[in-house]
Amino acid sequence: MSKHTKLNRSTIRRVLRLIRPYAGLVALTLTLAAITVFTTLLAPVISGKAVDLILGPGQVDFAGLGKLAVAMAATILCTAVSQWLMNVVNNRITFQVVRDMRVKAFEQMEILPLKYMDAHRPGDAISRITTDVEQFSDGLLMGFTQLFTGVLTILGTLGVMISIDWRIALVVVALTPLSIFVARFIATHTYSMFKVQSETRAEMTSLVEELVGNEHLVRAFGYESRAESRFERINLDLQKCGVRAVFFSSLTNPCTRFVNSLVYAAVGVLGAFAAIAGSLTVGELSVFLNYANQYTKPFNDISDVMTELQNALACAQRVFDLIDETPIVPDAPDAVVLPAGAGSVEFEHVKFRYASDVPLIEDMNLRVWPGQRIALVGPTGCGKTTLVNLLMRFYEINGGCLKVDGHPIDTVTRDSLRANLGMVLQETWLKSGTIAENIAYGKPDATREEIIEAAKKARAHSFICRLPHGYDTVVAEDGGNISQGQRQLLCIARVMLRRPPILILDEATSSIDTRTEVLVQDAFEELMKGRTSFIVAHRLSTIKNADQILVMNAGNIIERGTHDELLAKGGFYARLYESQFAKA
Ligand SMILES: Nc1ncnc2c1ncn2[C@@H]1O[C@H](COP(=O)(O)OP(=O)(O)OP(=O)(O)O)[C@@H](O)[C@H]1O
Repeated sequence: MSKHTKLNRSTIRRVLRLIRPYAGLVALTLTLAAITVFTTLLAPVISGKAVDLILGPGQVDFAGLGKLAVAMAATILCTAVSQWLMNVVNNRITFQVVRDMRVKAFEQMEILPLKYMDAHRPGDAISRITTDVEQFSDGLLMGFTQLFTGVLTILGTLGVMISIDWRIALVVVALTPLSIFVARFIATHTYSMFKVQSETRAEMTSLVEELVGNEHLVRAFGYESRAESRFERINLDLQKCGVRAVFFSSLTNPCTRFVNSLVYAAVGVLGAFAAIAGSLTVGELSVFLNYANQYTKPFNDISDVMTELQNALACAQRVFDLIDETPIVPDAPDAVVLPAGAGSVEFEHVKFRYASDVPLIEDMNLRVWPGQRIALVGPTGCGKTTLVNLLMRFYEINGGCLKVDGHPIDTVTRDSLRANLGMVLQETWLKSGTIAENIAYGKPDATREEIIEAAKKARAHSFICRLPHGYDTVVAEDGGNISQGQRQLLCIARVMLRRPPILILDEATSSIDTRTEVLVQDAFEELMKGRTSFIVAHRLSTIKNADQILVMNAGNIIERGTHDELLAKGGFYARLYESQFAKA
């Protein structure tokens, strides 16, 4: 058995498990499908009987026709109602299943380790939770509505046709595969063309993205004409494969119709002979013709449904893959809540690697007393952010022990650990909502007074007051209406409100104007009062005021001490200081 089939089978089993809680509704939809098919197949029988009541001029059984007309009306009504109810039930099953699936995927997102995010493109999880689930839902709905009725229609029509005249029924059964074969043949050929088309389209999208995203580079290096010829080539390819794909796919309908018409004609001719020979009434012939038509139709529908279901299963599998990802190590069963403490931190022989074969932090030892200011300096990639990641327990250490206020961090709950740590990073993040909601992000029950108090301390109050709706001004997620520096002030206010004993600050100020920078600096100073602070330092003043400077290189602390001590030592720090700060 191929890996693909095995995968499909296990995916189908999981999809069925998701549907199981709605077994009652599935039984109902099956019953409704059976009623719909039964009444649909009954209509031609009634009209056939009506034909047999019209024998010729003056030989019409009006009373009998009247009864049949009533029966026909009731049948049509019944078909309509059962079909409608079936759609309602199918929608309900599908949307409930899809909701359950989204809930599972979303819950998983919350407990995925950051390692997963590192290994996947940012849009990956989003597309699994939105697009893939959507496509799965479409396929499932189509499967429910068309697969049951299609299969039942085929079985029903076949049964009735055999009961009327098994020989003609045999002709229908023998000729129908021709239509399926033609449809398959065209579909497999067009599939590869559509694939080329979507690949070429993706190539074009990435070229456009590349050019638009780097417009200044394109112009600066005079790349325009080469970009144009690349674009023209892809555009021409896209046109060619698009035309071919659509040409071939548009053949499907006329070809299958042609074959179906052949079946219809064969039944007509054979039926006419049978009617002349007296083994078939004219009414029965009309029923037969009708059934021959109904019998072939679901075959085409079912091949569409199968394609859609295959796609739906592939999408479901992508969602299941996300759900199956190993989550973060849960809090220990006996994990305690870390009380708000003084703010001491200890690294004892800490070892950590992102990838098992790439050494990074091999044996880190560090003791930070409550209220100390620690400046982290070092060249890019030396491990400053990694240190912060470990302290926040975004990643698990591979060895040694990391303690906050004497508690190893894996013995306390993550929530309580993070409540003791406040973080203001270079990349400011705001949620779409009001200024007040953004400040209260980490303390939703904060009063308006507390929010204003925090904003004042964070030097954000005066700019907030100048906004059109003050604290109720809505900011977009990308913070379009406020400057980068103001965003940072809001993030400082957010931490100020929570008053955590330990701070992690990244004071990069590259995109902040000088006036706001002074405010940010003041706000940082206010925030750090009486708190233990780890600062990814970029300012000379911060470094000079630090109780301890940790000089890092390739994941290790290579020097530590105060500014003066390190300068006197004349080592790595002294050289770094010379190259980065002394000239400033
Ligand atoms: N998620 C990750 N997966 C694998 N390797 C990583 C990951 N994040 C960082 N690294 C690697 O770990 C090392 C330390 O990175 P880190 O981000 O801690 O450096 P940094 O000192 O903060 O750098 P910068 O000053 O540029 O922000 C680098 O070699 C980096 O390539």
